[in-house]
Amino acid sequence: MPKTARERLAQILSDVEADGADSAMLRLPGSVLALEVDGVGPVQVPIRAAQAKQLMAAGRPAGYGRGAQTLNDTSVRDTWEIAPDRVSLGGPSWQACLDAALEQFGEELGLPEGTWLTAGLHSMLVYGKGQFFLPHQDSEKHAEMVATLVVMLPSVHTGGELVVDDAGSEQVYLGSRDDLVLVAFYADRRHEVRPVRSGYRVSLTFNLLLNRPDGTPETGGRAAGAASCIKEHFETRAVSPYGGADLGVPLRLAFLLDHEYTEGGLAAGLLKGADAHRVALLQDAARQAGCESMLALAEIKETWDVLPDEYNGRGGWYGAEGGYYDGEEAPDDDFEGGFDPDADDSEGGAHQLNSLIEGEISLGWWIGTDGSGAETIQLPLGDYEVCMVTPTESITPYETEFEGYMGNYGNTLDRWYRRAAMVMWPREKAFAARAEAGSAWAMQTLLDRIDAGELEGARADAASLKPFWTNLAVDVFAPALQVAAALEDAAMAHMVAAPFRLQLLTADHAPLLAALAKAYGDQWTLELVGHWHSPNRSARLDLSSWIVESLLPLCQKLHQCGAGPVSDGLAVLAWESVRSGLEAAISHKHPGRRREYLGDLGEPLARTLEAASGELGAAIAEFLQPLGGAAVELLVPVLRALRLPPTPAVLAIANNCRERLSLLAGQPARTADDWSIAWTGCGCGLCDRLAGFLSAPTEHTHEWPLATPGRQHVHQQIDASGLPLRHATRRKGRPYTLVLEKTDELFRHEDEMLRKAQADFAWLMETFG
Ligand SMILES: O=C(O)CCC(=O)C(=O)O
Ligand SMILES: [Fe+2]
Repeated sequence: MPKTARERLAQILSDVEADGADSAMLRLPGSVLALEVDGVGPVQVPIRAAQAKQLMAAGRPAGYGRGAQTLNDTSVRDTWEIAPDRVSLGGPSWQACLDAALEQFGEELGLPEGTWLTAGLHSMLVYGKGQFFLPHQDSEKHAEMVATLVVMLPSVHTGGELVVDDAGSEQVYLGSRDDLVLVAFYADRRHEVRPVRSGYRVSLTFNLLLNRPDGTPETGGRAAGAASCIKEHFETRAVSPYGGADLGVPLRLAFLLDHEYTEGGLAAGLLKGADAHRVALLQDAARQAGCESMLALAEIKETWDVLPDEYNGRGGWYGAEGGYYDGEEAPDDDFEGGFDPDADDSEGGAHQLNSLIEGEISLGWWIGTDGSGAETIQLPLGDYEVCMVTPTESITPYETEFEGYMGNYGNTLDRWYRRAAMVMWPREKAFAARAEAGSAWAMQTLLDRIDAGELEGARADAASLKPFWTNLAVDVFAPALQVAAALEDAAMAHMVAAPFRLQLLTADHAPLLAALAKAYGDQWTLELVGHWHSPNRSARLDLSSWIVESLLPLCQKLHQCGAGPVSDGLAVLAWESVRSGLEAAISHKHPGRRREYLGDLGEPLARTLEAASGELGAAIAEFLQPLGGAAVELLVPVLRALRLPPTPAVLAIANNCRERLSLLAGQPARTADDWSIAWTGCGCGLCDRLAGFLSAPTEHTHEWPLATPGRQHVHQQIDASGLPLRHATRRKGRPYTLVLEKTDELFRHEDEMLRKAQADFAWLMETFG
């Protein structure tokens, strides 16, 4: 099969070598560095035991960063640390030697032409026998931090190797008795310090920052070849690998990078290793192909079929799926949230991948290559839009979950990765390409065009949203409403404003809703709101928490904005939602559950009454009037949840409630010998017999020989109605006997209800008179 444009592009990019490694080492004579530590004085090399002990005494146990926290856990990191402000580095030739070393590291790590490194001391570390630091990544404390430099000071020791994961293979670096051993590695490389077996190991760590002049590196003639692949990609219709459906011409192309980045570190000038060269070349090529580009962070999930356990070879980074960050807090929670020091080894590295079942890639954040326009987005990518040199499975996942045997799939393993990407699209399709990512930028662009008087152009752009304008995130809600109001086209405005959920609507949106009502009418606006209430037309969402939190302030603000009819419409919608909850709750047979469900409706109904117009309030009061005795279980919670001065409707409800409560509170208590329970079942003969036993005031127990199906029915009826009845089966004879016994709960419960009714009645009289 001929190669696709994407595959040829990946081929061109794979030839762009970082011509560099991920880590590099060089040695300097111990004598070039004169070192002094506050409270210890000058440090003599090689460092001997007595001085190492002084240094330990001057330090404190080192922590490691996880999220925003710095943790101390000696099973992860066990070493002594001295803060950099207590360490001075000198010696006549130290700075010159360090500068020369950094220049050499820059070349060996393959940093772009014209850039240079500078080093900032991060800490001094002292390891005694048995001390170590488990595999981890260093947190990138500054956007410019691309690498770490470790300087191992001369001392006699064994163990304490610094092991760096260099593109999948381990590089092991040892300290020396007489020399300074300098090791530099990209900051996203996992590394560890193995336990010291004898003697003392002392090291200095530095953050290496990348400095660059303005202007981009030279990319050479390859850019033209890459540009023609990009053009071809955007001109060739994609075909689904499953069933061959025509997917149309791709709207974008995402090239996945090899290193990991934080939001702060993802900038064209700060890329690591081969990424820097490839992105420079791609930027050049994209320009030549008439494309716009952005840098993005991608989340990838892969589901693999893995070989059964007996095939397991332990591959990869010696099973270390968990990771830690050293030092102080890390810049970005999200970036490292997934590293789980508790990750069980058996979850991860030990499984041998067989075949990929499914892969999902989506972009969650992006930024312009010029550093502008950073925003959170939500953009799933199809395989036909993605291209890479390094396959994802050869990268270390940040989380792994072994599913075990999944029936049709054998053993499956889920792996999650974070990668960065450069995304591009044809310049003339920029609006759609960015809008599809759920970009608030796209909405702002439309508003700017409308403000500039380009209403026609803005409408054409807005129309292009239609195929993918669904299920949008909260960030886009307000801007979309603003655009909708400005379009002056009712159908298009509906399309732009439709794909949201009612739960997002708060008092802040009242002015926008009022503007929509002014532009397109109250009816149109209420239809839109109705659409938000049932985005998928089938399942209506439970509105209770929205009613409790947002309805009243929203309605009040709508009135202030002159949109009273919209407010009234929202209150009607809220009432419809409460009413359907009410109808479901009141028909519940189990009195305990019915009371609970009705009680839960108290607050939503109170807020609805407060938001309701006089007319709706009257209708609600009227609806509640004829409800049976159970109404009290709703009315009391409603009245107790009210906060505004009572309206006529509220007073009518209070009256209704008072009448019912006075009846309940005035009832005589059950006499001690009255065991009658009023109940009706499903109407079958068994239920009738049960009802007969229940209603008899003197019958306390009942023995009932009954075959299995009948017993089951009776058990179910008793449980569903929450009857105060013990019901057990005596497994003797044929058929078995159902033994029923009324319990004291009958008296206790009624007594409790009576006292509650009396307390509620007193409260009501005091509050409403
Ligand atoms: O002590 C060392 O060699 C390195 C320690 C380290 O990895 C760190 O501090 O992050
Ligand atoms: Fe480290």
